[in-house]
Amino acid sequence: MDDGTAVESSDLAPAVASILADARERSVSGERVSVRPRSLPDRLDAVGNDRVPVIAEVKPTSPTTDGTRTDDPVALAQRMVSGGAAALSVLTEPDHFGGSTETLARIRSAVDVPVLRKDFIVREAQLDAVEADVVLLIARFVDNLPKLLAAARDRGFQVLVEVHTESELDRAIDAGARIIGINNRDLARLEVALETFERLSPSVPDSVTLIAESGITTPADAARMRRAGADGLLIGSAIMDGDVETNTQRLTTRA
Ligand SMILES: O=C(O)c1ccccc1NCC(=O)[C@H](O)[C@H](O)COP(=O)(O)O
Repeated sequence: MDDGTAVESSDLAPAVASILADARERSVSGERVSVRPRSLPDRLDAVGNDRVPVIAEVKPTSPTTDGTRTDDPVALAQRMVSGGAAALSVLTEPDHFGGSTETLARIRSAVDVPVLRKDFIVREAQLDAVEADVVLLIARFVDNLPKLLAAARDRGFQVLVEVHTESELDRAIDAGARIIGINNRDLARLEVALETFERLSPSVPDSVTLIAESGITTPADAARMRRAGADGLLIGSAIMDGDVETNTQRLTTRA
């Protein structure tokens, strides 16, 4: 443990406590992966001059979504890229988000943009479940962040370290995170507030690629996060709700 901040399940919304318990139990078998990643920071920089750099998320369902989207996730991903997504995020958590590692592998073969594996990774073996360009580590859920960050980088992954509070941000910076996501969704209550990003972003060093996560619904929200310093925006629900290509176009078009 790096600083003794292991999360207590009682601090979390019941759905999130259940997600975390399942993640801790999930068995993984497979060889150690070795990834040649597509650069997420370079890709966000490259598109940022022309359009809003959006990481569009393939998110079939979630604890805060009604129903499940059952259409082909590969087709959805391709339409997101056609709509202007700079990169993709793919949920691989099966029980609460309808994701799978197989889906991520199929999507990554079908597109040429960086693909983030969105899951609740809490131990090293889980890194070997599937290749991706970027993996997510949620600071709140990882006991020894420097160790898991190093294990991910040893495999070639870029790492997006997600934070929601000042102390989690300090842990991410101390661990040497180069890509940090500030999650506007509070996993204790599942409430979303874009002010979270605005409050924490000034403390992030310029050298870090900074992602605004969750609750971005409109082009005005996107512009607000960019003004507050976001290098990229992670958007799920607002893209998955309806025609994903049209939604992505709307959110990637600069005002
Ligand atoms: O989205 C949820 O309902 C959720 C519930 C519990 C834990 C995590 C959850 N979401 C994970 C995410 O990080 C989001 O999918 C991602 O940031 C996109 O958010 P949004 O644009 O608000 O769908």
